[in-house]
Amino acid sequence: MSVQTLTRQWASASDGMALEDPRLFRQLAYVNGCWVHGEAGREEAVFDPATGERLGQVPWLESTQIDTAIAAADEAQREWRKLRADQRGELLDAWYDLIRAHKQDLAMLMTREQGKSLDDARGEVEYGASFVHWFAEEGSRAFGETIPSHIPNAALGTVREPIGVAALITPWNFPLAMITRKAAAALAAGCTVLVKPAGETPFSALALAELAERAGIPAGVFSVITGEAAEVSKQLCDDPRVAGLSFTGSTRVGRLLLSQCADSVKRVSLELGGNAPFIVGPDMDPEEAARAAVDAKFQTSGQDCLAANRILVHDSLYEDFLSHFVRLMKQLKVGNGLVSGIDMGPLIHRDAVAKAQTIVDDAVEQGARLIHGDQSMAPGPNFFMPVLLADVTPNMRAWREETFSPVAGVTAWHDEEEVIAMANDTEYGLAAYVYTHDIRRVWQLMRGLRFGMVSVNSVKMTGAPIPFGGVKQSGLGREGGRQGLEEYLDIKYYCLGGMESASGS
Ligand SMILES: NC(=O)c1ccc[n+]([C@@H]2O[C@H](COP(=O)([O-])OP(=O)(O)OC[C@H]3O[C@@H](n4cnc5c(N)ncnc54)[C@H](O)[C@@H]3O)[C@@H](O)[C@H]2O)c1
Ligand SMILES: N[C@@H](CC=O)C(=O)O
Repeated sequence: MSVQTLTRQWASASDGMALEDPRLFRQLAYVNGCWVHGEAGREEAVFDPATGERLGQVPWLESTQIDTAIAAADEAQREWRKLRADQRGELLDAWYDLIRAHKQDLAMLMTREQGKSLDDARGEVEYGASFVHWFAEEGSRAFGETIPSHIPNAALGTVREPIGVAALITPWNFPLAMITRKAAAALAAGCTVLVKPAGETPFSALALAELAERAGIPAGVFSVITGEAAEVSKQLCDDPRVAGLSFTGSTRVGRLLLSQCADSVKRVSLELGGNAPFIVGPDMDPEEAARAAVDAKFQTSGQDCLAANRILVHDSLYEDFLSHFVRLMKQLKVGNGLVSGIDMGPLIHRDAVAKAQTIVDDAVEQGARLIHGDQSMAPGPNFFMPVLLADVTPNMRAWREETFSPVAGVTAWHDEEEVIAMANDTEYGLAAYVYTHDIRRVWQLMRGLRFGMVSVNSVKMTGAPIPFGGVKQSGLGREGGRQGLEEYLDIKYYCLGGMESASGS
């Protein structure tokens, strides 16, 4: 099916997105249980990156409206924190059931606003839902501890308490899962949340709000604020009623928000950019390694914080690896994510395409070999065909920056000390991949790599039970796993004096 046919097929999208349940397509913000317009009439249009079609718009809330949202979250938190963890868990599980029941519609909204293939979007809905289910149960494990007392006749211990209102600011590349990974943990812990989705992809967030309302999550507990990004974020960071900020996005914006949270000394959790090395050892079958590297590079068209950004291949199999890689990448189907069989959708917008091209040009000018990548084949202005660059070096942007595009850069290495130094030669430290079956080398690389996550012989590494997060300038804190709950809990120490039966022991 051509892009033109698809554009016609979806011409009525703004009349309701052609969803089974049209009420999931919301074009208003959701504050304190109400769907609201912006008081000053400011709006932001949302476009389908595959076709350029305008899908709809969302309001920009004004400062007074954001203030109302914060006040409502603060008020709602007083009751929400009093619920037992299993009561909050029941509401989260009702939300989980609804998210899964509406998987197809949520995937359709996501493909239309983000561009990823429908299969990938369905996968993200399942992935996003899994956090809700996982934290629905994990909330019951917010354990405190008893402390053997050093004070005579005192009983000492800790209890865990929700931090309060949490602001959640999320990116466009995973418009649903990046919200649920934060919100489910926060809500399970007893916090209320204010979600600020990316302007490019607000509809997934608003559909989640509609389902949260249907699940019975009380007004003020889960709100979605749409608005001008810098304004909304600054107000959330400045306001002392907001106890915590959890941000996923670029390192550039993460640094800014961290500084904005300083005055009110918030709990800050940052999931920032990555520049993942993908290391292939000399014992690997080059075809098996190339297959894994293609998977790790091109998912979500390379717009993934976990995307393999620097592929480091042992020199003994370098050329073989490149020929398998190029053969496999040529098989990737690029097009509108609504068409079945598509592997790679568009990039999010024209600027991302321009950035990808400048990264390729910079590498070629500095001596990289352009082995494959013909942009004249791109099916539309927001598409970027996969590119393979060989002999990438540390001075090139393809090495230093998170390309966030389907540009694969490959470099040869010879010994392990060298490849560890090469892999660590970045300000980022989110995830790294290691492909080798030599157990000694696995251990040496796993321990030597300065990354928050190391995946050995597996492209898939994420999921609800794992502590997702980075070191260095890839972030602070962890999401998912029992550690994900900690981000939304304070430790309260208690000392009960005059308890004679407790003794000092
Ligand atoms: N570590 C992770 O878990 C993870 C996951 C997904 C994406 N990411 C990272 O996110 C980045 C891509 O996402 P993006 O382009 O949406 O990031 P971004 O930093 O541009 O935007 C993220 C969020 O911040 C808001 N924002 C943008 N500019 C702002 C400003 N000046 N002030 C306040 N808020 C602002 C955006 O509206 C959006 O909601 C990549 O670097 C990627 O690696 C990281
Ligand atoms: N793929 C990541 C999101 C990063 O962009 C994840 O699994 O959470």
